[in-house]
Amino acid sequence: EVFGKYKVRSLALAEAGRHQIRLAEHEMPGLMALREEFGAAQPLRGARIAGSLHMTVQTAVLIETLVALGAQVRWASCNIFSTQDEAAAAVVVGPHGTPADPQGVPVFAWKGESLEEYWDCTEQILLWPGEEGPNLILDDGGDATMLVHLGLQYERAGIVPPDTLPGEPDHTHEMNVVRGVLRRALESDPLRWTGIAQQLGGVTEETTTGVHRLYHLAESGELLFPAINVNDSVTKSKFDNKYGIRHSLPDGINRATDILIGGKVAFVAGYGDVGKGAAEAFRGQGARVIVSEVDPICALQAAMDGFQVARLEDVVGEADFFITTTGNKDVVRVEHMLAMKDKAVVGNIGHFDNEIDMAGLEAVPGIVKTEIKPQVHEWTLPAGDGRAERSIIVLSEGRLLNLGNATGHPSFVMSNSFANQVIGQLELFADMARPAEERQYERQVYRLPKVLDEKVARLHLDALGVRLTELSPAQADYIGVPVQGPYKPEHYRY
Ligand SMILES: NC(=O)C1=CN([C@@H]2O[C@H](COP(=O)(O)OP(=O)(O)OC[C@H]3O[C@@H](n4cnc5c(N)ncnc54)[C@H](O)[C@@H]3O)[C@@H](O)[C@H]2O)C=CC1
Ligand SMILES: Nc1ncnc2c1ncn2[C@@H]1O[C@H](CO)C(=O)[C@H]1O
Repeated sequence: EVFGKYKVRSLALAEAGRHQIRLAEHEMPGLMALREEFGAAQPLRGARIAGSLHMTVQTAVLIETLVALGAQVRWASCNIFSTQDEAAAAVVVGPHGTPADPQGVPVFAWKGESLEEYWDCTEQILLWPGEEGPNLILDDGGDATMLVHLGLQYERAGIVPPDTLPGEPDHTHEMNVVRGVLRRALESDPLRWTGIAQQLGGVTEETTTGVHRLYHLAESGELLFPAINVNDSVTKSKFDNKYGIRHSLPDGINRATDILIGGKVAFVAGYGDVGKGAAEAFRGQGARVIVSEVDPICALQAAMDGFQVARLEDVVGEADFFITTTGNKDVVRVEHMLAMKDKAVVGNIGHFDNEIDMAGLEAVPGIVKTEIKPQVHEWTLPAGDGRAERSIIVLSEGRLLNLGNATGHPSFVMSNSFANQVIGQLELFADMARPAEERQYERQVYRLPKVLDEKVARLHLDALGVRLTELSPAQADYIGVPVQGPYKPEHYRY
């Protein structure tokens, strides 16, 4: 449990993790098919992948798939609460090792990290023994990618990171921690970040918010290497973001509170891919669901799907659950929380913890925070302004609760997302081997071609008993597509 090789809760948890990983493999046909297809050729031999993505059982199967294709890997989680300690331990020990003789992958992650520990772990995946650093990043939310970009700016121009990056969530308190990491790194090697950036050939990004950050870097001309937007593969965001949330949101609420959802009123901020899954989950549990939106198209969708669409301030006194899904900041503010019912449940499933104003809540005079159990806190609001003393229940301190209070999305849906991750890594690594003049990827953000998106879907049909209908050549001609696809034009919205 030392930095440099690994740092996890305890290797004694490895056996439990290994059993869960073995069962998860059965539910992840996409990843297992890629091991079958590419294992012999070892196409990732020479790839050194720094991974910053929730260290769950599902991610363990992703890591071991990358290793099976020849990659070297070092891993950290992308959230302080989302690690499953038994999965982290099993990955360090590996399928053939023992706690006394770990043979697996260096992992720097445990559930309940402090912010300082989180950024130390993120730095560890960029620090490889000897001269070689990572040549690829696999990111979720963009923290690892941002650290490299900030480090280079800091090194080259002495630009101490601002409190918040332009277009970034307000992470003032966290940026102080990041500055400490950057400063310490430069004290050890004044050209360390240059060295790391020069070896990096690209990044694959898992989630919506991380993709927003990448487009921001690309538009400003600051992106240091090519990026593949995994989130916007149809077989990722139209499945993970929606059906994954439909499963893991109620999972998180139930494990955290055991409060009956049926018959209650649930408020969902945002009706994008995640909001759609959240609203459907609440309706499935028998709640009356109210949605808020800023986008008229998504608002119209919500209304046509039978949901009430209202502003938070107009319904804040009648809802029992408040869930944010926007990828935005300051969505549920202090004035809203002060107006909520006694024992209302408040949580976020967006990537960052700034959708709910936790700093503002903590600063309310006379407020009392009581830990009910890890990642479940009762905040008692003092009497005043004509209201008696009452309390609200906040989950995972405003961080994504499906991974903080539960174990995130189930394996089958993550198999779709992670098959795109593996294909993205293969694409970038193959391109790095081409002569510069033949490279296909520049310092821009790319989506995978539709034919690969459809391939990921195909890999998951047998497991669900799906029989595809075959197009006849005449039919294919009639609708103007190849018999074997791709079946839709780029502008098609699924
Ligand atoms: N917890 C998890 O397992 C997952 C989390 N995510 C994260 O969830 C967030 C949302 O992802 P997607 O649904 O894919 O994004 P999206 O862009 O499809 O949906 C977000 C929606 O929120 C709306 N919105 C923005 N500001 C708002 C406000 N102030 N009030 C009401 N609505 C507002 C937007 O109009 C948009 O329709 C991102 O941070 C993403 O990274 C994504 C997948 C899984
Ligand atoms: N069980 C899980 N393991 C790893 N990542 C997950 C899991 N559930 C959700 N996620 C990812 O979490 C990000 C948001 O940080 C997503 O976009 C999802 O793909």
